[in-house]
Amino acid sequence: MRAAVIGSGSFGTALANVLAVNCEQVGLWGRDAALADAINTRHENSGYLPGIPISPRVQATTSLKVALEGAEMVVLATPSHATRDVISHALPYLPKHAPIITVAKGIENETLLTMTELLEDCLPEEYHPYIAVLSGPSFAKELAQRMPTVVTIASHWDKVAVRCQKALQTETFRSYTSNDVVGVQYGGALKNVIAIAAGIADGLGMGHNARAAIITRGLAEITRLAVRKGGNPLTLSGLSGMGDLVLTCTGELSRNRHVGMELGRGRALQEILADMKQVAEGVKTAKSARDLSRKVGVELPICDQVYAIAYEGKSARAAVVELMTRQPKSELV
Ligand SMILES: NC(=O)c1ccc[n+]([C@@H]2O[C@H](COP(=O)([O-])OP(=O)(O)OC[C@H]3O[C@@H](n4cnc5c(N)ncnc54)[C@H](O)[C@@H]3O)[C@@H](O)[C@H]2O)c1
Ligand SMILES: O=P(O)(O)OC[C@H](O)CO
Repeated sequence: MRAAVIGSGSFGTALANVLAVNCEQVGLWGRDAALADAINTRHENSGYLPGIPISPRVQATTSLKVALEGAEMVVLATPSHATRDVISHALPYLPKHAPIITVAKGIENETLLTMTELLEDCLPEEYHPYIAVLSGPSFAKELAQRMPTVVTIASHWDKVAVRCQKALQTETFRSYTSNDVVGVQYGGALKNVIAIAAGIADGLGMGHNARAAIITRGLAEITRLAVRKGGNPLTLSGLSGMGDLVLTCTGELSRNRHVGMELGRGRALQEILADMKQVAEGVKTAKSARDLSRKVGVELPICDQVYAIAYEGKSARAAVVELMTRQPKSELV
């Protein structure tokens, strides 16, 4: 079997390494020719996963045509804000009848579309039955190091989810299938915003009680939005919901939590982002969450405060006071 991964950042490379267990060849597309060359000759992605061996079956290239040639499975692993542009360039070479799996965890700012909705928007209808999403607690570094990782693969079409599950099954990588494409994607995208909030609390030195409260109430608001958009509430207590939320709000490897910690320490967003090479999807998704909240009339109080701190210069301490002194309510409302 031959697979293609579009996006040679940390997660694309890590997933290419997983696919290389069951595939004879994995084409890995990226924009950086020097990086592609290094992956092919030294079998290491020194820019994103330094020191971690990458299978020689992974063949990096800057040509979408070469990466996608003969692929029986396509993974899209560029950040969500780049997905529309990348898929439009990939379309002429995109194989028919091959699953197309998005792993980006974000909601597009301008359209408020999830990644599978965006793919349906960009691709001709004949591709739609092959669209799937992979999400769940999966730091790229641990995945690449072949540490045990378990995720959810969702598709409207069961057969497609099962095909992806089989291709990715290894001794250290396991997945569960789902048809709740909506719940899986809102869980994956919104947990990044809540992780920024958890980081802010940590940056302010607010302790374990505050972090647990953010995770729990964060899950409540993610679930509220996902259910309003047609998701199954049980999905949000699964791997792509609570599982990924806990990982990202507590894990030292999280880029979103890192952004939050620096915001909590009083640094400005642009200054924090300028120091980062990798994407923190929650920054852009905070804006989508705020707009979605207004559009569909669902309260997302923690996401709203993250937006205000990151984009409007609100003081993190003032945001905490505002959250704590909201109108008293019942927990289950
Ligand atoms: N890293 C993880 O642990 C992890 C885990 C699960 C899911 N994800 C998700 O996977 C997606 C990719 O994340 P990542 O961690 O690999 O990011 P990254 O920052 O490590 O790499 C991003 C890659 O996309 C490329 N890129 C950026 N903008 C581009 C553009 N406009 N056009 C083409 N290529 C572009 C970069 O050159 C880089 O190769 C994100 O949505 C992220 O949330 C990441
Ligand atoms: O490093 P983060 O915060 O982008 O999180 C990475 C993954 O989404 C964790 O599952």
